[in-house]
Amino acid sequence: MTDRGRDGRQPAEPGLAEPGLAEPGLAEPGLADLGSVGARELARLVRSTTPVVTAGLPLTLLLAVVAGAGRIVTALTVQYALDHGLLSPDRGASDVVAHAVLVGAAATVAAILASWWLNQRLYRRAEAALAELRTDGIARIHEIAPETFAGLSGADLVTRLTSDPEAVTTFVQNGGVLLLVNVTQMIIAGALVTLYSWQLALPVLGLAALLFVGMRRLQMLVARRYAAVRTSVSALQSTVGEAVTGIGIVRSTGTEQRTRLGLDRAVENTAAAQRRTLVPLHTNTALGEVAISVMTVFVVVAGTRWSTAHTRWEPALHLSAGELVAMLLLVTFFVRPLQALVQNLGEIQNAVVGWRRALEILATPSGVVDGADARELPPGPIAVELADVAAAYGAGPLVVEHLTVAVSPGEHVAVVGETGSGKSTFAKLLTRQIPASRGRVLLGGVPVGRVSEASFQRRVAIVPQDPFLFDATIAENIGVGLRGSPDLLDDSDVRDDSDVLDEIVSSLGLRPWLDTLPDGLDTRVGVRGERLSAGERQLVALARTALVDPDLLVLDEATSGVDPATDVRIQRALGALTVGRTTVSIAHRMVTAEHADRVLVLDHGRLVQSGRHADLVAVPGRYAELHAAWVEHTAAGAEPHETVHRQKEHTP
Ligand SMILES: Nc1ncnc2c1ncn2[C@@H]1O[C@H](COP(=O)(O)OP(=O)(O)OP(=O)(O)O)[C@@H](O)[C@H]1O
Repeated sequence: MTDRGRDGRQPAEPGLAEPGLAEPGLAEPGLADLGSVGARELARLVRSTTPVVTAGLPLTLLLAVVAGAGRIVTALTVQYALDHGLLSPDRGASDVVAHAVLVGAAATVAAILASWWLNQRLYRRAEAALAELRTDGIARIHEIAPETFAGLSGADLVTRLTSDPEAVTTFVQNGGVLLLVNVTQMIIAGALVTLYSWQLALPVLGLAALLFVGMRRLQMLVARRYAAVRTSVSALQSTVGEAVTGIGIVRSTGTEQRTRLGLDRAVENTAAAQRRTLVPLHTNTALGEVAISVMTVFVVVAGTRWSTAHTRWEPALHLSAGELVAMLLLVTFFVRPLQALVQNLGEIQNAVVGWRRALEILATPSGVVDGADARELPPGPIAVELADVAAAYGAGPLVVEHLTVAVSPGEHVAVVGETGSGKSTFAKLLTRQIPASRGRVLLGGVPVGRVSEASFQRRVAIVPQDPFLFDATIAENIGVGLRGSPDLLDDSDVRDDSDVLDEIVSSLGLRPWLDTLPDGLDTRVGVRGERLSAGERQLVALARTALVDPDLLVLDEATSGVDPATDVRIQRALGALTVGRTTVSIAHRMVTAEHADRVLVLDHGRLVQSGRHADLVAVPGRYAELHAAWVEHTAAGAEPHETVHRQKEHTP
């Protein structure tokens, strides 16, 4: 994702909130919750999000029927061979047996082939569906409304798109696709048993129905417990991830012991959650085994007895020897899949929960919705207007209020204020990361929420405090701005544009800095750009933004890690970048304010001063105080931003 993000969103009416209206975004932000959704609705969601699963369903079902029925044919051929061959008075009918064997063998081969084909087919479909789920899931994550995204755990999202759907693959690999064959086989065997003898079938089917009801209840319990397992696995991954990525902090603060304790706790929680699934799973298996044994014994004993000797309270079956044997085989065909179903319950449930958790990402509404009244931004540098704007985070208190500001096209304004005064919130209002609770935010005269997504992406750019860099070279990271969706692995693409890159680098005055690096533009920046300082990451982000060539640039300055030399480079690059476009700099260092056309001073979420640096610094007021503190502390060698923060501590 580029710095500017694809996260322009369309809250209810951002930028056009009715005066006095309750703050939007009060609904608890988070992913969609499908935990209480029924099986039918879940199946509908699977069909609509990953249609590949049900593509070619008639052929899939036909294969399942052939696979299921093929096995059952052997039971019928055994009966035929017994009644009309081996046990018939006409012992000479040996060709009957031969035919029966032939038909049985052919049916078995057909069943094996159909089963194999079905296996391949379902396996490929499951893999294709998971690939689709993951790709769409990533795309949706990029579209989630910023305030929703802010409340989500990155590690949890990663788990939902990696190990959670993996449970489906495990299930499929472990013969889960045979489930379909088994169910078909059960239905056909159940129907035939009923045809042979409804008296025998009735208790068997009744017991199976009871077992099914019991299983469903247990299944709900298992589902809840597997959901808890997935949540604890996700928390464990998050803890491990933090322990690895935060290794520097852990070592420098000597908190290894604390980190280990946290890990131990996460591991124990996961193990405990997994243990809790065992009781219902074992209960289920035990119940299944008992019921299945009862069914088998019942058919053997009652079938034999009722066909031979029986009291007047017992039904007379009139089953031939062949029919009785076939009946026993059919009961096996009915019972065996039931057994598999019972035993696979855990894996099935794990797969369902895994799929559901991934689906919850897709079911989360996209924050990118162009309404029918979406409008393009007018050409050229973009004017910004805020009229009596107030904003809050979720249901929290208003953090900015009564903001009325007009920034002319092409103007460079710097927003200053002590920490927590609302500077970043101001930037978020312009870039649709937070909706206005009250008042109007207009870009080029268009309410910010009505600007079409495409126009917003093309024309408005944000450089955040700590821009995200890919683990690639500086050239490749800058090249992101060139094509929006770079193939970071493909070096040649960026090389082809090397002239453009050189031009940008020179125009922003970055050449001397790049010359100090071992490989210049080809220097690798490391994971998230860790080999560069925060200021250098911003330099890369500024060059990237220059390629995007936006008409409104919103820059949230880095607050720390900017040495004086990098600061000068940032100011020079910014000076070049602001030409011909509107720029709003969230200034954490006063030097940025000095270079801007105008300074907006925020205090406790309100605009308290607005004017040129030279004018503001000359009159008593908030800006003069902030500036004086900055001068004093930079002279004393402190970080400029510290000045501003320390100033707050002295403020009552
Ligand atoms: N995501 C958030 N959720 C809840 N409150 C927030 C959030 N972000 C900021 N705030 C609150 O909003 C107020 C303004 O914060 P903001 O980040 O806009 O200030 P700032 O001037 O940019 O501060 P800094 O200089 O430290 O970056 C603060 O009280 C802050 O605690």
